[in-house]
Amino acid sequence: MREDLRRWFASGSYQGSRYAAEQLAAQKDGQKVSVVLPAKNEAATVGQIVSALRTRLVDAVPLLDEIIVIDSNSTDATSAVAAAAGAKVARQEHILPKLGNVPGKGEALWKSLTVATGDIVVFIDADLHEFDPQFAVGMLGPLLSEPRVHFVKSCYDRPLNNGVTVMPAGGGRVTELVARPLLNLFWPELAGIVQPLAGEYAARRSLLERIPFVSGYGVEIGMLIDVLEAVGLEGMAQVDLGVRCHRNATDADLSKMAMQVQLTVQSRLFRSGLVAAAPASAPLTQFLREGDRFIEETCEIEISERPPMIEIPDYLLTAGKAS
Ligand SMILES: O=c1ccn([C@@H]2O[C@H](COP(=O)(O)OP(=O)(O)O)[C@@H](O)[C@H]2O)c(=O)[nH]1
Ligand SMILES: O=C(O)[C@@H](COP(=O)(O)O)O[C@H]1O[C@H](CO)[C@@H](O)[C@H](O)[C@H]1O
Repeated sequence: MREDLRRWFASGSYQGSRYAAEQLAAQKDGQKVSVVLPAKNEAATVGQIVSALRTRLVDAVPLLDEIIVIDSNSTDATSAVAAAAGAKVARQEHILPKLGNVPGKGEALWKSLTVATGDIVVFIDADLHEFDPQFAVGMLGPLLSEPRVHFVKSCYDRPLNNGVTVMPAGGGRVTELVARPLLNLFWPELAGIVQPLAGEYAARRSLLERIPFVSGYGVEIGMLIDVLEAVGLEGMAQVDLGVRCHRNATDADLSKMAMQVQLTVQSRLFRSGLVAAAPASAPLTQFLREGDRFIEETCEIEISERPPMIEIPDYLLTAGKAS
């Protein structure tokens, strides 16, 4: 790593376990904190996550002001389970309906900015297992202690459950095989980010409302590149949260995710004038073994993004930001 990155890696990396909820609650200084969980068919796990956050960080210690679940076109009982656990629930298609309902995680996160009222927003995936509410405390630590920090990315060990056994490492497959090489090649300033695609991160609203949100799984890598451009490495931090277990998708599904990540990278390289524009969509052909032959399966991988929320009139009105 370059010497300047080593310096950032030393000064911009924090230990999540060093922060105490009680101490941070006393440091809020009038700032409101929202936790947002994007959830597509997460009835099996969203309730435990919401309950743990509410019990520990709302009821016991007033660190969080609201816990929001964005139901992202679920077909299971995600909304009911989340509401029963005490979350405020909003269905993605009901938010800014005039702007349509683009499928994808990034759309859920972007739309959450009109539901969340916090000055600081913490994003946590809803498929986590063995969730510890200290995750939220750790991410809030640098934001409530260091005014220069506007964006905090989590990092952790990533076990991999292959359906037979849980290995202590091996998770973060798209991170290791796609995101990390591309970031090192084209955005070496981000080479010190341990988990660039981590689904847990927190940021000041003043930053989140001024950057675009890629609508699908490209949201994390797009946001990392856009945040670097907006606040520089000195405005970014990462926090070690220990171990993170989540539902591990199949390689076939991660291949689709990887293509969204690569199309997002191409869109940012195009913005820098380095490559041709990324297509709005591209075919991905995959193969399934069926007896003595392979069956071809082709799907269209689409990439779209939403503009900075600050450009949306309805947001300006509801957030009291209309000039
Ligand atoms: O269209 C979508 C796809 C995913 N998600 C949520 O985004 C998080 C991360 O998605 P997923 O677990 O599929 O990605 P992975 O962590 O396996 O890479 C989870 O809480 C999903 O429920 C969502 O809200 N809308
Ligand atoms: O980091 C990764 O490689 C992928 C897949 O993780 P696993 O190989 O299933 O542990 O998971 C992340 O990437 C997605 C795309 O950015 C995020 O949306 C997920 O929150 C994150 O878990």
